[in-house]
Amino acid sequence: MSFLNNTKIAVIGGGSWATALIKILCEQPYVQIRWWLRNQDDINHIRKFHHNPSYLSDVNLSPKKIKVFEKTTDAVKGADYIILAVPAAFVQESLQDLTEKHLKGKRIVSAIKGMIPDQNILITDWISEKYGIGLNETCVIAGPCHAEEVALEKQSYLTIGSAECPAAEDFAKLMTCRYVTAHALDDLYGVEYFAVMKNIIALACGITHGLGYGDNFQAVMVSNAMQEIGRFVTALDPRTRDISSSAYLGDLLVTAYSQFSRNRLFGNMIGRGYSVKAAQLEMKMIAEGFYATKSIMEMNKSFNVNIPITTAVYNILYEEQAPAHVMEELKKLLK
Ligand SMILES: NC(=O)c1ccc[n+]([C@@H]2O[C@H](COP(=O)([O-])OP(=O)(O)OC[C@H]3O[C@@H](n4cnc5c(N)ncnc54)[C@H](OP(=O)(O)O)[C@@H]3O)[C@@H](O)[C@H]2O)c1
Ligand SMILES: O=P(O)(O)OC[C@H](O)CO
Repeated sequence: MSFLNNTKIAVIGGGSWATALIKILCEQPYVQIRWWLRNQDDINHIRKFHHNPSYLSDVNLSPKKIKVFEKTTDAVKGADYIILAVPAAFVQESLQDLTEKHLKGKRIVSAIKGMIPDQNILITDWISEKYGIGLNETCVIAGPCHAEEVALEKQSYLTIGSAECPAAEDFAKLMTCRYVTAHALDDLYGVEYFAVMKNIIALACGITHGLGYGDNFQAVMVSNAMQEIGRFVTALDPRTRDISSSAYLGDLLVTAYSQFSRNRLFGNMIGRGYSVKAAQLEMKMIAEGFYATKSIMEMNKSFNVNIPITTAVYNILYEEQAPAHVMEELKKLLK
């Protein structure tokens, strides 16, 4: 029996990413998945029909391996790992019933590519502060990977980022299957901040595409974005990292270019003239970059890093400046 057998994994979240991660985990022969989602109709439907009716509804969800729970406190009972897969803005609300006691001794894995709004902190830092869990007990799931392609079993790659979490290697094995290759990488903050900031760049790509800019411009903006994110992350956490690897550059590319990217789609609507409110109403899914833009701008008041693309997106989304004018100005700063 390998360690993978009978591993118990709680998954918190009912959206596309939670559903895709559960599909990957179900590829392991003997795992037990304890799934919490908030919507009672979805819970009833999954119990009866073994599909999530609201997200990735074509994915078969193995009833032998999955138990669905109404309460987070029940879902985490006996779990070895707890995967957090709700959008960052709803983490506090989703975990409100859990105390330090519930999480004690469990490895916490954040699959969230966002920050706690208003507090402007990473999910792993928030977990660590609120629940007294050491950073060496947490890791993050990152890398270029859209839930929709996992659903279609298209070859994908994941990175399990950690500070020094001994379980990251083991967890990478759990996330590896026929169509997913996962590897561990020792860089918790770098991976987590890149995942947050690439969403802002995808918004910028969507906005410029919506305005009529072409591939030539986007290629230059994405190249400048790599430098921008690199500068910011280095200011926060200086160390040597190969930002051309897939956990960093790959994640930026997939979000900036994919038809499945919610951030790009949201930006595209803004570029085409939707208001922020109208774009939010039109999209059922969540564009994390919207919240991240504000958090990074607020954080940057202390760090003062040159982040012109993030600033441009902020001016459009939060200062109601005209996208065409803001991008005309940004154009002059790129090379
Ligand atoms: N989708 C991907 O390909 C992907 C890949 C990598 C990482 N991620 C990350 O995974 C995280 C989760 O995103 P997702 O893609 O699964 O989200 P999603 O598909 O957009 O689904 C949104 C989720 O948020 C929930 N929600 C909406 N309003 C809420 C509220 N007020 N309180 C609590 N929950 C609420 C929804 O629940 P209801 O359905 O009940 O409204 C649903 O479960 C994000 O940080 C994202 O960046 C996503
Ligand atoms: O669809 P997006 O824009 O939220 O991006 C999802 C993932 O982060 C891609 O790696």
